[in-house]
Amino acid sequence: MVSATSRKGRSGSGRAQAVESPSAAVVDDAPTVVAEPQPEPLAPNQTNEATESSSAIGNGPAVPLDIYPSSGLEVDTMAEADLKENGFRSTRRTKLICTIGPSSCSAEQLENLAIGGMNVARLNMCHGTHEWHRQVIRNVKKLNKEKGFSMAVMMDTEGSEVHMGDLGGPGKAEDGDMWTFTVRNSKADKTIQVNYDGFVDDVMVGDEIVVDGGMVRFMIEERNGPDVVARCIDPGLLLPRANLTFWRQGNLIRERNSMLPTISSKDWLDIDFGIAEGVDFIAVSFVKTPDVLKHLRSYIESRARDRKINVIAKIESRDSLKNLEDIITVSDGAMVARGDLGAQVPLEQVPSIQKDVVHLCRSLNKPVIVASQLLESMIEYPTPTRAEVADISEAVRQRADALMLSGESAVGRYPEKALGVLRTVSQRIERWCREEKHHETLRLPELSTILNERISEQICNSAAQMANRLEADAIFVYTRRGKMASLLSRNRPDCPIFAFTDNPSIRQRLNLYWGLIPFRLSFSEDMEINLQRTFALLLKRGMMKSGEVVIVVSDITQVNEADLRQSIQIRKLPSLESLS
Ligand SMILES: Nc1ncnc2c1ncn2[C@@H]1O[C@H](COP(=O)(O)OP(=O)(O)OP(=O)(O)O)[C@@H](O)[C@H]1O
Ligand SMILES: CC(=O)C(=O)O
Ligand SMILES: [K+]
Ligand SMILES: [Mg+2]
Repeated sequence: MVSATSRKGRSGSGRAQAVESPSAAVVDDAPTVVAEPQPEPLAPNQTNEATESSSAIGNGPAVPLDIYPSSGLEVDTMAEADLKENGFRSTRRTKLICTIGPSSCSAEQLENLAIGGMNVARLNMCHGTHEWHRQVIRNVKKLNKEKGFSMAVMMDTEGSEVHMGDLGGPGKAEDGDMWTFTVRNSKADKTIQVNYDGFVDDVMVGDEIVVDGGMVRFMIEERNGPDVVARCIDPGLLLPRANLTFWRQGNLIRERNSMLPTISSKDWLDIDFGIAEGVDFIAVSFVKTPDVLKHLRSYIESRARDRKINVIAKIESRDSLKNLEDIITVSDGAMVARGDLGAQVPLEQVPSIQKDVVHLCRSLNKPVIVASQLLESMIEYPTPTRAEVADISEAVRQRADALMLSGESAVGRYPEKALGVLRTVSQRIERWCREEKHHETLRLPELSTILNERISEQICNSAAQMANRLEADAIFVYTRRGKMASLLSRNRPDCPIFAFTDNPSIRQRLNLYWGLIPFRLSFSEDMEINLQRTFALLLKRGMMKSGEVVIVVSDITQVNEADLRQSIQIRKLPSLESLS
């Protein structure tokens, strides 16, 4: 068993730094159709194949600066036209999330990540002040508004994790050194403050204290009131706020925070902050039961009436594994948080848990994120290890919705390069899977027993199947709440899915789903008008060509349950002249 000997992966110890304050925004008229800028721009004479073969892992793409739509759909620069003409069939299906930290928080760094393909910016509330997080969120929103991106923001709660205090910088524990762990407020030498009062009662002489899942280990020699004295048996770096687990004879003795609330009082303040700042996702750390997610959801509904926030269940504790299906069912998505998970279960179990969670999420129609240590070595080095590339490939082959960078983008030396690796590897493996059918096939059970929902489901399953058989160029879905878009994504079709919605908040949240390219479009009640308009806009912007075949489904004409109007259309894009 490899338990608790692994690192959780806190290789950085950077502190939050000031973010540039946004200057006054000059915003153009809202465009009718806003496509997320595709992050794989090509030079005008490049073909897609040429780009793939010339883009070495780790090299960021060469980005023409005029790819941004400056005034809606009429932007028609050579670069943009070329990008869309050559690029859309091989668009990346796997979505990318970057944790933002000192290495990535300035407006310029965020813009570079946006260009590099970041779909979601993650903020870990374990670190930084509200003021710091506010600046990051505002910078992301400003980029979206001014430059046509549609990055979503995910807030990740601290949760009641047991962690050490701040030693005032990284400390080093040497072999055989005696250290005091205490619940007192102490700054004494070789003394570590523990944030969980109950820990002194939980442990016994002979137990082990494991820092960050194995970065450093101590053996307890003495208990003394509020203090526990322990000898270092595995030396290493003690990073600020590193997490702590307690082990007895190879077993986790106190499933970390099992007695503590999943959402602490500090978390509720952070959640209020997230609601006020308009985040798109809240990821809940150390979820143990479905109830906590239900509670959070009703809280969000009462506080953020006009804007929905999706709740993501982080699977990172033994408790979450016990209630996996119930937790995922009530969530809006899940994250396989391999860092903490690997500190709570034997490491050799993490890959199979990952696969199970990814498959379960897809069968329940919830987006799933694979997180932690995907490119750990790139915190310090500009190229990945072969093993890291293989790990990413496996997650892509499992067809997870999203991959996430943690320390690599938050405190690492090469955030853009790490993102570049995620992007190139995902694209390459996706193409290989498509061309040679190397992906895992999965039987998708029926989700609903309600007739109208069953119909939507069947329409999407059939549309995806038709698209594959007919080798359609794209699937179009017109959706108000995103439901049909998610059902199409669940099928993982061979062609990209263009999801048109009139709701900007839905558009942001669709960012997390595999294979969806979200667009904002104002809808007409008449589907034919919507279609003609979309065709014209896409043709004009050079995103599609006349003669390309699309499969069209929609849920926007459905007014109520009695009025059932569902169909699948197969359309060929007309010429632009015939539309005007
Ligand atoms: N806002 C921030 N300010 C400073 N450092 C940060 C910030 N966000 C992340 N970091 C650093 O990046 C490292 C990795 O980040 P991340 O937030 O993914 O940690 P994690 O331990 O995997 O997540 P979690 O705490 O949710 O388990 C952290 O150890 C921390 O040092
Ligand atoms: C991302 C996270 O929380 C973890 O891996 O533990
Ligand atoms: K967290
Ligand atoms: Mg965690």
